[in-house]
Amino acid sequence: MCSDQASKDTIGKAYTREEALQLDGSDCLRHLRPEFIIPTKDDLRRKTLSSQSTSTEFQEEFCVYLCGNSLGLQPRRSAGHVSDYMKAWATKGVLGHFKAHQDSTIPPFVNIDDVAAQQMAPIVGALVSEVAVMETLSANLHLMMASFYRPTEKRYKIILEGKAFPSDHYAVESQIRHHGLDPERAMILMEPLDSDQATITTSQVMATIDQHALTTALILLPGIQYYTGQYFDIRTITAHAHSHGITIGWDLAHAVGNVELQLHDWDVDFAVWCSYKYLNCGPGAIGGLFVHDKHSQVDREAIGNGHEGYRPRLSGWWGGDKATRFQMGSHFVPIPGAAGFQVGNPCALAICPLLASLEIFAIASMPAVRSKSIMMTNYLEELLQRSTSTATQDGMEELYWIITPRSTAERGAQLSIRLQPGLLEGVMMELEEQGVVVDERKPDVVRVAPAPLYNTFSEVWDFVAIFDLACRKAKSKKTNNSQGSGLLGGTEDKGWSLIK
Ligand SMILES: Cc1ncc(COP(=O)(O)O)c(C=O)c1O
Ligand SMILES: Nc1ccccc1C(=O)C[C@H](N)C(=O)O
Repeated sequence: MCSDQASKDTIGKAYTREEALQLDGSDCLRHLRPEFIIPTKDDLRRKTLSSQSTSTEFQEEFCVYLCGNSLGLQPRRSAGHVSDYMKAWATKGVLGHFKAHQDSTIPPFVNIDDVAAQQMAPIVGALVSEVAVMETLSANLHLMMASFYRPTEKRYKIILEGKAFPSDHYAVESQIRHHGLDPERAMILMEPLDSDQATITTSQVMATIDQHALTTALILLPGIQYYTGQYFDIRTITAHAHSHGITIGWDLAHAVGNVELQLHDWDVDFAVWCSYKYLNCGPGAIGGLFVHDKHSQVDREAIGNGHEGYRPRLSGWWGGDKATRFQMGSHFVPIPGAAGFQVGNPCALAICPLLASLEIFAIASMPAVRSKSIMMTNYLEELLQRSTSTATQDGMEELYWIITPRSTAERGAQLSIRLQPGLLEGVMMELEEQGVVVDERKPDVVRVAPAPLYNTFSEVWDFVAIFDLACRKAKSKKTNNSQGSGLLGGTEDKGWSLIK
């Protein structure tokens, strides 16, 4: 089952677990699941890292991990890459910087960032010269704003969402203060227009841009919003910003490795991302940035003639021309392209898991990843919807609803599910008990993200079965607590509506 069959009809009819298993059988990325280490339920339960128990009760049963939007699972091959790095460092010392080794999976340390950028470029739809693998998302955001946020008396505002990921909010606020400006005046925060809606429409973004067109210096938006899972229309919004002469940057933390990006063709000015979510590179893994080629040219002649010759930035030696980097001069000439925005020597160790992960993406290809992702998330949506509509037909209350946009073009892998107030804690406890890993956002949202490289349709099926029951349990417990024991609110015994 590949891209051409990715219709809601095909998967929408797979209501039984057997049918979910059939979907797994025809999944054209199924050969990649063994590339990943999937924790077992026993792994999650015990208090040690290695198994000490002789019981086999849970050892072989995989957990249902639908949390790749927060931290992706570990590719098996990343340990080999890290081990090769350790060996190269141990056996070659400083020579490891410059020499390649036939039996190693990793390039010489001094080039490792370039190799990573080459492999990263197709994931974000960029020219190789437009990508640098470096630092963390938040640090890169600061570096990008140092270069692209150049407020003037007339144009000084930054437009962002009111509920941006906190790090983005802090970064913007501190940049504004850094320029001696007042965030109260300079930060334009967009909130959803309708209080029932969690998302911000493209037309609202465009209207906000229009409203502040003459005074805005920069727009910063998420490719995919971390809380709602909304996928913004990057191309349209970027073009609209440019029509007013405004620079626009994108936080792609939740978009990279999730949806097919075309940053170069969409004419994005800059973008930043982290690599620990859909890119599966481990906690706090090295981040990345994109700078459109049009912003990173270097005019060598101009540099010597009293002009800058390149876009201003916060510079360090790793962003400097490679040919002269080790001459230890004090005359900075940047590498043309995104690499010229690097500051210090990137951590080669941190790049090893990225190389390992990108090998898997190269085998899979982004179009295939996205195609399966659309199918899985549609399937998740369909099962959740069917389960709530069956429940309401049976006279039960709706206990949860999806706040992520319904159109596949407006979302990635993640669905955010809002629970009736007061259910979250009970639901999360039950999910943990059952070996299901998803992510909660208090007070009442559960984020669920099937990752196409390692998740299966049957895991999605299992999740919905367990989740639906968990919601009903939490509801009846809450009702019991408020009404005294013995009143189950009519929900306890009905179980999950899809289990036939
Ligand atoms: C949307 C978004 N922006 C920024 C961050 C922060 O990234 P980092 O801590 O890697 O700088 C995250 C995740 O932590 C995120 O989801
Ligand atoms: N870096 C982390 C460290 C600890 C716990 C969560 C994170 C996350 O990445 C959260 C993620 N950005 C999110 O969208 O929720």
